[in-house]
Order: sequence, then C-alpha cells, then structure tokens
Amino acid sequence: MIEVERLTKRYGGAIAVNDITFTVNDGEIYGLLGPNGSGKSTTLKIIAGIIKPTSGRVIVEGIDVLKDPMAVKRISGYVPETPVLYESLTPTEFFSFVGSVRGIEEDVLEDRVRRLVEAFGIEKYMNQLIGTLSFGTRQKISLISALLHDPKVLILDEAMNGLDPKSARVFRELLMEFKAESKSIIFSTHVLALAELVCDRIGLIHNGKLIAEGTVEELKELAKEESLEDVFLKLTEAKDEVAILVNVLKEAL
Ligand SMILES: Nc1ncnc2c1ncn2[C@@H]1O[C@H](COP(=O)(O)OP(=O)(O)OP(=O)(O)O)[C@@H](O)[C@H]1O
Repeated sequence: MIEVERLTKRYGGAIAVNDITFTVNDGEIYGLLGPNGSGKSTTLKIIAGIIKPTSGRVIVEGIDVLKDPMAVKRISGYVPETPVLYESLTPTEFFSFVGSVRGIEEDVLEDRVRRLVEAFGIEKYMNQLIGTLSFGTRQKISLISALLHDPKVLILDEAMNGLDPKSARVFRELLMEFKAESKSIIFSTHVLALAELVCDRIGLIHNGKLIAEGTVEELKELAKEESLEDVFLKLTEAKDEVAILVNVLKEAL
C-alpha cells in the first residue's frame, strides 16, 4: 500500500507538487495522468525515495519514506522516465550486478532473468554493451532490473515508452499478474488507452494539484464526457485551447 499525505515539493519559488493526497491499495493499479510538467515524475520520485518533499508524508507498506528511504527501496521497484543504466556493461553483467546489490540468490536471479529476458525478447542483446542498444531495448532492461527482486510495490514513470506492441502487451499482462499477487502499482503515462485498459483508479494532476480521482467511469461521469481523452482535456482546461489552436493552424495552412 502507498499512502501519500499532503505532499508538496517546491523548487525555489516554483511549486511542482501542491498538497497532494491519495492512496494506492494492495492489488491496485493507479494511473497518474497529467499534462507535461504537471508534477507526475516529481511525485513518483518522492514515493521512490529518490528526492525529498518540501512537506507532507509518504508511507509505503507502513514505512515512512522520509525516515527510511533504503527500506522502501528494498521493497519497491522504480522505473525512471529515462533509463539509468551502466553503458559499459552488457545486460548479463548489469542484471548480475543488480542481483548482487539486491542480495538475490544466484539460482533465483538466474531464473527471473531468463523468464523476463525471454518475455521481452532481448536474448540476442544479452552480451552486447548497453550503450550500443536501442532506446526500447534499454527501456526493457530498465524494466527487468526493477522487477528482479520481486518488489511488493511498483513505481513506473512512463515505463511503456519505446516498447513495441508485443512488449507493451507483455508488460500489460505482467501488470495484471502483479495485481493478482496483491502488489501496489502506480504508474504515469500519456497513453490514455493504456490507462483506460489497466487502471483501477486514475489520479489527474494539473499544475501540481490532484484535480480529480476515480475509476475511468467515475471520471467520465464527473466531467460529463464520453472518453478519457475528453475528460483529460476538459479537466486540464485544454479542450477550448485545442479548438482554438486547430483553427489557427487551419487558417495558417
Ligand atoms: N530538479 C528540478 N529543478 C527545478 N524544477 C524542476 C525540477 N524537476 C522538475 N521541475 C519542475 O517541476 C514541474 C513538474 O515536473 P515533473 O517532471 O514532475 O512533471 P511531469 O508531470 O512528470 O512532466 P512530463 O509529463 O513532461 O514528464 C515542472 O515545472 C518542472 O520544470
């Protein structure tokens, strides 16, 4: 379970996250949606114990992230927006390194690596330097490395970026499996169709504020809109702007 209470993050005079409160229950997939710069990555980084909030609290599986970020890191898997990998290692070496840092038994690690590598179809890259691999392949390596210690909590920042349709499907199936295992999953995405498919609940962030929360159906009801895209555009006040921009473009062409 992830409990976020009155979370605020300021960068100098600017406010990135503004008094946000929400909960992700066991066995729940929670989608964080919002326009560029709305505060999604900042929120996820705070939950993962990567950066500290200005105020507020985050409790992950009963552990206060501010008081014991290492304990939270042990039970969670975090996939950053941009993969952070060792360019001069091969995936084989990198997974072995992650396994030793995480204290995963050798045969358990071997089995998990084999299954995940097969699932994402990257067997042929296992002995190539990470620095030479494509963006999508690096994203798969980042995902796999976050799953190797079988975390109870998953924090995924646009983790589907760059995945081909087959891997995106594998990833979706994995999410459903994790949900069935009672893991708590929070992820940010701009792919509304994905959010609609997998999220139990969605939190919509705009200018650092959580402006709406609920199931897709509840959000449609709240905004009196038929699609999640229209809900998104209406609640983030972009719907009229899009219409104006389209007209300006039409006139210019
Ligand atoms: N290290 C930083 N220093 C200063 N400002 C920052 C820093 N990190 C983020 N911000 C600002 O905080 C705000 C929220 O950024 P954040 O990356 O959380 O947004 P986001 O919703 O994840 O955006 P995107 O969808 O584009 O990834 C933005 O205005 C951003 O410029």
